[in-house]
Amino acid sequence: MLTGSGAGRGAAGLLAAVADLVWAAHCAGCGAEGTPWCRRCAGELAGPPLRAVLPGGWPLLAAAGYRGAARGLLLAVKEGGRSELRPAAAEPLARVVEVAGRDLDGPEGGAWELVPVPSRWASRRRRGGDLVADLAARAAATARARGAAVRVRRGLVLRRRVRDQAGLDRAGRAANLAGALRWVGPVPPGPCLVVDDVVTTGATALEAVRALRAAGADVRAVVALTAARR
Ligand SMILES: O=P(O)(O)OC[C@H]1O[C@H](OP(=O)(O)OP(=O)(O)O)[C@H](O)[C@@H]1O
Repeated sequence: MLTGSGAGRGAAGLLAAVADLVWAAHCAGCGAEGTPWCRRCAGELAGPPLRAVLPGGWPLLAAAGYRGAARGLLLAVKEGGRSELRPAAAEPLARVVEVAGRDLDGPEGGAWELVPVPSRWASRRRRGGDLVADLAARAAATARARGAAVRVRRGLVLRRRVRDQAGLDRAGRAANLAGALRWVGPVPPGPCLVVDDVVTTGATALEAVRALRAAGADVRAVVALTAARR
């Protein structure tokens, strides 16, 4: 028998499911009806990558700034549980990887190593897996299908608990990630591209660069779906 609160949860769950269905029929970027991701919004992520230089001189390439359609897409995938949009997020990431591979000194017969930053344990639990690793795998498959020599290497692990970067200032973000990652397993033999979904201060990506280099890897750049100003 349903209790009063159980019935309430059931109704709320039903409403949430209906809301999901309704939103799935709207573009994650602009809210246009009839498609989960419209052509115009996809076009916003199809231009030349944004380029920046992170502290330490590490090149950063991102498909788009963290605003508008790109922000809507990433939030829908990360916080809205819209896993059907992951291919839409992986496509621009694949193009960034392809451009980085062409711009930087190539792997000379080998392959570019895409190294995703690991998600926090709580985020992995909430999303049913590691989102950045999934986007990297999808992007690598797309880039390979178009002829790029690229593979994913997962070996970065968290060695202690870290907080969500959201809500922390620049110094807090750096302190939160400082020394938090290490590499386990064989060192990637080829040149590495660190992959993140969004680079804000760069604290997460730079900690990944540090941990990879400490293991002896040849890191060349950071690639991301979006880059936020901070
Ligand atoms: O460049 P930074 O200033 O380091 O910020 C970017 C990082 O912050 C976000 O992670 P967050 O800790 O919010 O975790 P989540 O993705 O698990 O929500 C994001 O996924 C990046 O990894």
